[in-house]
Amino acid sequence: MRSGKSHRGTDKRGVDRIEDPFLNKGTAFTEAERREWGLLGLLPPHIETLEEQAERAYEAFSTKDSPIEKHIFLRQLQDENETLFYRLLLEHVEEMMPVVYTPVVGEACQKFSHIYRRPRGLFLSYPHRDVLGDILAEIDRDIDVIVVTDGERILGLGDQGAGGMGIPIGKLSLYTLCGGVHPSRTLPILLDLGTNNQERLEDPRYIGWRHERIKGADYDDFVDRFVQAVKARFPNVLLQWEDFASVDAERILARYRNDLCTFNDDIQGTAAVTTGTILAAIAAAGGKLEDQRFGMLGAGSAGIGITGQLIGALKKKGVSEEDAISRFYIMDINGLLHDAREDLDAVRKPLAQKAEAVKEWGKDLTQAIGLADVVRHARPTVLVGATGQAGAFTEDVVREMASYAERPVIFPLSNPTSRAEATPADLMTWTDGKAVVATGSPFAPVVHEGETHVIAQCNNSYVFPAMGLGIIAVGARRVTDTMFMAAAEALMEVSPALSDPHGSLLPPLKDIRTVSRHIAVAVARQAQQDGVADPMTPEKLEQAIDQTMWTPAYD
Ligand SMILES: NC(=O)c1ccc[n+]([C@@H]2O[C@H](COP(=O)([O-])OP(=O)(O)OC[C@H]3O[C@@H](n4cnc5c(N)ncnc54)[C@H](O)[C@@H]3O)[C@@H](O)[C@H]2O)c1
Ligand SMILES: O=C(O)C[C@H](O)C(=O)O
Ligand SMILES: [Mn+2]
Repeated sequence: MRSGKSHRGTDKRGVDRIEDPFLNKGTAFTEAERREWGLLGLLPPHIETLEEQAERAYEAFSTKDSPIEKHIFLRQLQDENETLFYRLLLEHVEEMMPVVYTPVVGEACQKFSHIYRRPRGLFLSYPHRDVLGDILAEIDRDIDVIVVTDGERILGLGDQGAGGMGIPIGKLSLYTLCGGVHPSRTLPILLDLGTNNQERLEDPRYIGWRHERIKGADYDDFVDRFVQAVKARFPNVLLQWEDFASVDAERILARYRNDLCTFNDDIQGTAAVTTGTILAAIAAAGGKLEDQRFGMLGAGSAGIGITGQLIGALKKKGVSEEDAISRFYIMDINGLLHDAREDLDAVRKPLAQKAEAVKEWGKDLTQAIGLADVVRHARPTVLVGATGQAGAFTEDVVREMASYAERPVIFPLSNPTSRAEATPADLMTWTDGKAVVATGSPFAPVVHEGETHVIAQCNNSYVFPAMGLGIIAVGARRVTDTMFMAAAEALMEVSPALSDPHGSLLPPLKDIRTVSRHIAVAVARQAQQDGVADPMTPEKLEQAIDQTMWTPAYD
């Protein structure tokens, strides 16, 4: 087991103790602690429990009337008292997860420089490239998980520069909230290589390095310096890459995945949650994976990652690779991927449709072949959106799908809410309630002709905190594709829709800790089978997971 439960040991006194969010207990410091740590007089005399503190905090939270104000409030609480922050979040997970995470975190990234209060994590800026190792060496505690972004593709909101820091902070909050990773053992990092967002560059409040983005060999050199610095200071850390532009994301993953314990969440975490949810959707609709045809709108990190894992799932069912690939109709901004296209890279080319087959549709292959063509001719039964383009699933396309598919599986996965390819309410109307829907951002249930459809949130948040928990608990040295497959299958197993045809595809967020634990066990076991973690008995493994899971309470 890599992590312990304890805070870093410290003998901070007085105001220093109150200002340390890992040590602060606020009004819950006991009389004895107040005397021991020199806190008498610094705190009001009434001594409270954590529950009472959480009640007051909830009262204050409830007076904030906009989502961004609620976000600011919670972030401040996190900086003041981590235990209280997580206690409050655990009690109100369905209400508060969308505030600290998607979708409100998107707005927080856009406004980061305006709502900025105090630093958290590390800002590694290009001008400091020679001292990255020194910066990391200053960290005085052990770290189990780092989430890092360069801010270039923040959700579907594009380049947010240093404002992208909201994402690692939000993701790591979920490592603790959902996966129970101790908050003092997490570290958010922003690689500040500039921004090409003109609005940010011209904003006098912008807190990042005011420079156009560094690219090419200099970019790769910076990333390499960063990885070497991480390896030197935290050789066993789990390093999660998040919200990079897809070319960088894929290159970085390929370069470092066998070098340290690392994964890309947009490629691999997304693939696992989506594969698990699609498997559940197909099973719930009474179908088989082998009988589906897939329309993938968006061929970036998410679209390609999901396709890769679904191909893996088909191969596990005995379908050949070539046959599996032929069932995928992948589209990017320039239309359907087919092998007569000359703009496809080495990752996408092998996934392209045969131009010969597409020619039979009577299309001019020099023109973009769009979603409407694909739906008309290939008749996909599963449609996944990962474009960041609101409205990309049009009424015509969806009605057409409903004309041939008994239960069309339709997943508008783009975040935040404003970027979803379609709204669940529209999908239910257009398919007359037949669609099986999951979205990337949270949506309220849809009532269609008297029937309530709970909309599952197919978001990698069902997977990455559990991956972290499993990896940390058994000290996994690498992250394998089979560990993600184990996560997908474990997630499918707990889908309420398997036993209740009206049930949601995914368990409710209030059960997220139980779900994460279940997935973590499967991931950890797979790591052992893959030889990237030392073997232990099943009982020991579960024990290690339970010991790693921190529940917010004062020591
Ligand atoms: N639900 C989740 O867990 C989850 C996970 C990862 C990403 N996402 C979301 O998916 C979206 C894409 O993320 P990504 O990392 O793959 O981004 P990306 O930039 O790597 O890829 C976007 C892809 O969409 C294509 N595209 C853009 N406009 C299009 C259009 N009009 N028609 C067809 N294709 C179009 C691009 O060509 C590209 O292939 C984002 O909004 C992100 O928030 C959701
Ligand atoms: O951050 C999210 O909500 C999911 C995903 O990682 C994304 O980039 O959209
Ligand atoms: Mn992401």
